[in-house]
Amino acid sequence: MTAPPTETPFPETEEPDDQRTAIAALGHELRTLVDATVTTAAPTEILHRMADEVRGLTGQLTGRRRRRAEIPAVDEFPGGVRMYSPVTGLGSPLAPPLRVAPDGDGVVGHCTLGIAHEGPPGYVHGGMSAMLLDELMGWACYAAKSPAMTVSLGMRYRRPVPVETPLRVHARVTGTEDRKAFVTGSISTEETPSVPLVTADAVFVSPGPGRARALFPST
Ligand SMILES: CCCCCCCCCCCC(=O)SCCNC(=O)CCNC(=O)[C@H](O)C(C)(C)COP(=O)(O)OP(=O)(O)OC[C@H]1O[C@@H](n2cnc3c(N)ncnc32)[C@H](O)[C@@H]1OP(=O)(O)O
Repeated sequence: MTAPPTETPFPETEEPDDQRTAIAALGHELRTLVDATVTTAAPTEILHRMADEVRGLTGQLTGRRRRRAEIPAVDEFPGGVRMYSPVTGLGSPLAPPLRVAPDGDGVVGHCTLGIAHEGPPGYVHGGMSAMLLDELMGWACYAAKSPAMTVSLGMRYRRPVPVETPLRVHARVTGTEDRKAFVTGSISTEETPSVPLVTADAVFVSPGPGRARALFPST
């Protein structure tokens, strides 16, 4: 399918920080809407009316920001702000969003997942846990000065991860071999950080220069 033509998303006079603030404000409201959508007990009449109103709002988001693999002007890639990341993006309705910071020889992430991320009732979907860990392990590689992509990811689900509970995600690179990085990660609650609920082991590989150019032509 051919992508529609790219339109100028913001007037050129708008500062990236102002754009990010606006993108984050819309992302926040949409995440609140997603949470309300999956928890509401409103009657069907209201749901039908909401569907009509949301359709009208969606129609106001005109244009298409970018083509596939084009990096948004508000982003820093690799290793920086990704406004629309499904894990860390403040502009993404899908993201928790995970807040990432350095932590000793690794990185730590903080977030709370909601009912929208549920697998077993009251607990986080296993795929969400894998996504959090995959992303944070990618950040650990970047922090170790080796931006890389996942080539294998092993998960161990030890205890269910509760929704609506502050979580702590940790990742660090345990070793490297040429372009490969060996990474571990874990998820625990903020309340009991010493008890890992989920652990992961992964191998990441930094693409060679030719491969990186082919994969990410706009970098
Ligand atoms: C700049 C990035 C920013 C990336 C920023 C990313 C943002 C964070 C996102 C979170 C992370 C993701 O989800 S990333 C998305 C999910 N992952 C992907 O889509 C990756 C798909 N895989 C690929 O495209 C490719 O495998 C690459 C580009 C990663 C590597 O290709 P390549 O450069 O041709 O390298 P290749 O020769 O195949 O492999 C290099 C070495 O790794 C070994 N190797 C390959 N696969 C495995 C494996 N499963 N387990 C062990 N080792 C393996 C090979 O044997 C070889 O070792 P030796 O013979 O040299 O000893």
